[in-house]
Amino acid sequence: MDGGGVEAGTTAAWMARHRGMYERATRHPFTVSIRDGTVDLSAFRRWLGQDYMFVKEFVAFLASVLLKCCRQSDGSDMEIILGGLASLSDELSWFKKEAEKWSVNLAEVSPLKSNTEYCRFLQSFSEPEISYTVAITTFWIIETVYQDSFAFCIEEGNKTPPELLGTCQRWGSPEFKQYCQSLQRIADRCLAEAPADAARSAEEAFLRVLELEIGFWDMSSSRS
Ligand SMILES: Cc1ncc(CO)c(N)n1
Repeated sequence: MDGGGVEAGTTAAWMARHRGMYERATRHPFTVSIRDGTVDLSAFRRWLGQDYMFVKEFVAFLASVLLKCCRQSDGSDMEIILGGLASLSDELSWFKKEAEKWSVNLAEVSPLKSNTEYCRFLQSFSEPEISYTVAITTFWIIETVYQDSFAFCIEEGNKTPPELLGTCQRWGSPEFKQYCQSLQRIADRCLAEAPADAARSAEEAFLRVLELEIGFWDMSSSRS
């Protein structure tokens, strides 16, 4: 393996196999419009309010991943997941500060349809029947879609408005990428040891996340 990268494993094979879907999620017109500098700021404000609600549900999701980790794995993954959970505390504060900056009243935001659908999917992970392998793979791809989408907004040639750079750096930074790669290594290790039906369920969850992420960006750019 080269310096902290990720060896070609199951997850890389899925990304290649489902490349079209992956690109629809990570090069969505909404995030591409941030990079182009043509983003509709009312859409950005809608995304901000909706994502705050999502992240609150994501805390509960991550708690369920952590619980499965403690019950089913040897414990070396625990610190990475716990670190992710801890950083959500800072993320919630960031959303509140950002909402103030954009005059978004978080108390008045109610979840739109695609967000509700995504949150329901996250809630389903509290069932003990869902394996750690499926849960950690789902966690990895959820974070990776944001990492890839926002890293593109700060890559060379971007015209991202300066007032949106902080948002893009939150998920597009090299540190966040490394964190996603740690999650990917855990997922690949679990998948390599998993029975075929668990690996199949994990691939289904991977595709479902891509679908839900596309729906979330669509919702942010329009009003579905
Ligand atoms: C919808 C969505 N997907 C992924 C992330 C990454 O944490 C997020 N904040 N929101």
